[in-house]
Amino acid sequence: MSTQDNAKRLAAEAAIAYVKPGTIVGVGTGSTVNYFIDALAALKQDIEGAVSSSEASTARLKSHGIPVYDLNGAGDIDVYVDGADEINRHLQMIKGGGGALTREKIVAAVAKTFVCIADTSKEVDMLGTFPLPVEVIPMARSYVAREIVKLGGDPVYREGVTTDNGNIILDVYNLHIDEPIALEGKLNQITGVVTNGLFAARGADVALLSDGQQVITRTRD
Ligand SMILES: O=C(CO)[C@H](O)[C@H](O)COP(=O)(O)O
Repeated sequence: MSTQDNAKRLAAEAAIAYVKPGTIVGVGTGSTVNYFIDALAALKQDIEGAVSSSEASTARLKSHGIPVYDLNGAGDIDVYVDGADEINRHLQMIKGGGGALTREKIVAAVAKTFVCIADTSKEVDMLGTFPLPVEVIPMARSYVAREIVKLGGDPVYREGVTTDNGNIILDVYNLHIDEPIALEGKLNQITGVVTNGLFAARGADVALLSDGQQVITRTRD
């Protein structure tokens, strides 16, 4: 296993400590979360089940025999565990590299506590080196792209990708994200945008970051 994969695994396994017995766990998407799902399998008798942020995570949860519930019937979610493409010291993130940003944002909104799991390469001083994913209704693609250019970004259509919600993704390069909450709101105001991958208004509550040797716990400033 590479050092980065080992770091992802260590961060993911540390998140198990945040899972309370008898609860429905919110589960994100991505390679780091896959390690979390695998670790969660050992606890499957102790939890009620999971709500999932993607078809991929649902399939992995079910392959371990973990019951997956519809969010609408699940009630309160105590903890949501998910990865990030970038995370800053305020625990604001860019997410959506795997295209699951909208369902991730919905489950994160419901959850009482958001635990971000990542290897330390995801830590940044300023968000925006990783291109910001924006999920868009297909017929609005060109309009939304033009509006994003007005905000100073360079949108690139993610060819061949359809989200779990039937939409497309624009990856936006060269944004200057010095005010993440403001930009998150502005992007969401563009008609045709479903959501964007800035998790700033609702960031993480805890970050578990690993370099492959140890796990550092960060809470919001
Ligand atoms: O937002 C996500 C998927 O939409 C992921 O959390 C993000 O892309 C990080 O993925 P990985 O754990 O594979 O590095």
